[in-house]
Amino acid sequence: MSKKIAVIGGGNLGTAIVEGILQSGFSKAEDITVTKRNIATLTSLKEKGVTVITDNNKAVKDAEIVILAIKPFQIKDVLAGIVKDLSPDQILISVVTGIFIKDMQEVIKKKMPIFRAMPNTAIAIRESMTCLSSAHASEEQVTLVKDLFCTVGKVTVIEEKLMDAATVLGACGTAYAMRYVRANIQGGIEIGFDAATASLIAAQTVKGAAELLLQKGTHPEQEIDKVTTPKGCTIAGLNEMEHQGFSSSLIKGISTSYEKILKG
Ligand SMILES: NC(=O)C1=CN([C@@H]2O[C@H](COP(=O)(O)OP(=O)(O)OC[C@H]3O[C@@H](n4cnc5c(N)ncnc54)[C@H](OP(=O)(O)O)[C@@H]3O)[C@@H](O)[C@H]2O)C=CC1
Ligand SMILES: O=C(O)[C@@H]1CCC=N1
Repeated sequence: MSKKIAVIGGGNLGTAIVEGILQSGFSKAEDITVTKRNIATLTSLKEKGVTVITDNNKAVKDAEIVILAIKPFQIKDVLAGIVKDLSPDQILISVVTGIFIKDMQEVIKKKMPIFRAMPNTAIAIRESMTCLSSAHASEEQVTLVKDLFCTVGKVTVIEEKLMDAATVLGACGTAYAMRYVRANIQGGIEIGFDAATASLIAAQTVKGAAELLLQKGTHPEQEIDKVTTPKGCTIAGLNEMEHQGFSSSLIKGISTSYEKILKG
């Protein structure tokens, strides 16, 4: 049955979540409310039948599931503002980076099911990777939240202490992947393709490579072995990329993103 959902913070991720949920049919448009202070940017969701308002309290009062999608520095004030409308029979889900369940608990000061979810922007097209952790949730509530995110991509349940790492690998990862694709497009143009053709080839090739790993469960090096002809062009290019620090720069970038979350 369609669940009543309130998304507090209809920004990049909040709207992507709503778009994904609408496509999946997990909740109907009339059961979804999105809030933000300037609602002029949410006309396309409004046109789809989603309730778009500025009043967080009104949105929370009517909801079975409340999703917090504001910036980390906003969460304490926003939570303090809605705490009187939160009840233990609701489910609170935060997608906010770097804010722990205990931080939210300090503001809420009552026991209620709290989830942290770390999806990525591909949730808009139901291709998210979402990492989940929770506190004070029944088995039934965990199943419900898993079901929600399973309708918009893949889900794994992790310990909360891994949530910052999940943010980097799963959420920042979308941006890293885009840079990889962009570099392929730039290279593709240099060797002769127009931008649109290079873009199509680069994106579909990356999609196909990812699907090989997901569908066959193989290790990337197994798949690389199938592409690299001895003395061929693939290994020549791959080795040059490694000489230029390809893997090393990615690993260092991932560690830098992680350190940045830890520093706050
Ligand atoms: N973008 C991403 O890929 C991912 C983001 N995250 C996390 O999700 C959270 C949201 O990120 P993102 O969507 O990118 O950020 P955005 O800035 O795009 O969205 C935040 C939204 O919150 C709204 N907002 C601010 N104050 C209030 C308030 N008092 N009441 C209601 N709404 C408010 C803002 O709109 P207005 O100013 O009009 O009120 C804004 O649209 C962050 O904590 C981020 O770390 C996690 C994973 C991936
Ligand atoms: O860059 C950020 O802070 C957020 C967290 C994950 C994606 N965007």
